[in-house]
Amino acid sequence: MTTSSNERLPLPKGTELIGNWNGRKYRLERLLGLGSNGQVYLASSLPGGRGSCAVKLGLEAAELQGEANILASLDRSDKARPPFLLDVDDAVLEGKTVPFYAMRYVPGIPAAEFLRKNGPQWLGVIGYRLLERLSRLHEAGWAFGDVKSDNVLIGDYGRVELVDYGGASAFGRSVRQFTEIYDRGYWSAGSRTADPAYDLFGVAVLWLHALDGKRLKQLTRTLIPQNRHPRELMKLVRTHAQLKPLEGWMDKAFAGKFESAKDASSYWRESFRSKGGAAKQGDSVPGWMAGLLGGAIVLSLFAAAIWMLQ
Ligand SMILES: Nc1ncnc2c1ncn2[C@@H]1O[C@H](COP(=O)(O)OP(=O)(O)OP(=O)(O)O)[C@@H](O)[C@H]1O
Repeated sequence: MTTSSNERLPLPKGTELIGNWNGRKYRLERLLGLGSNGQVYLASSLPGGRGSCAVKLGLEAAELQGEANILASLDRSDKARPPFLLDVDDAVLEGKTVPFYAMRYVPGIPAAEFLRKNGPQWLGVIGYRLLERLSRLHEAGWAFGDVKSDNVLIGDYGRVELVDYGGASAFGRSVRQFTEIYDRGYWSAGSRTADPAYDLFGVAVLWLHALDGKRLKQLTRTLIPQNRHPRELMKLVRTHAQLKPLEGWMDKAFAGKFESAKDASSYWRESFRSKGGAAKQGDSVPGWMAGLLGGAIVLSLFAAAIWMLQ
């Protein structure tokens, strides 16, 4: 059995990490997330403590090394973004050698939480930005693989960033890491071979999960495996006020009919331009007028308007 790093308690704020090989020092500030492969902390680089980064610690050296190799390879092939991987090393903690890597800190909150807090009128903008982000990754020959709310972080003004590139797989290989309900294999909608359509399927489930999570969970609990099929997901889409206008887009994503993430992002924008997408549906929600007075909504409408006019 693999020992998960989560069997250890999170390390206290202020814990210092000194790389055995590169000699870089980090001060752990707070836990950012617990995953199956490790613990991720916000850290400051010492001395000075001015530069922030995220440090992932794990007990499984091979697993962590595999992730670091993928990040290094992505940094080489996806030149459009600043390097993500900053350092790879191990350090002695409580008498044990623990492997770790440092990466760029991505500020933000998971996509589903962002929509819950800020409203569905943001869907057009962040959905489009996610597709653009994936399209750059795809152009470099990689599928992200584990698309899910926790791995899609939304920052100020709806900035979208992906985290957990450990699940990224080169096109043509088997997807390394996935989450069942986002996986097209689980829904009998195709193989687990990494290709652009694999990620786009995950994106469609992400928005369904974010806006209609209760019914999606209920569906997965009640369906027998033989009946897991995209048509069941489409039934939810067609009967949900905010998703219905995206029916065409969702149908193509579930059926693997987009040629590329670029194709999917153009279609996404058209869906919002022609039908108003989730933003327009959101308008009919009672309390919309009151919400409009709130700064957050004004900001979001502003961002949506800029996006529509781009
Ligand atoms: N670079 C980063 N910046 C900010 N937060 C991050 C960063 N990397 C990871 N996180 C946070 O830590 C969580 C867990 O990290 P990660 O997904 O890499 O671990 P994992 O073991 O692969 O998780 P999982 O079991 O979900 O696959 C993420 O969901 C995210 O919230």
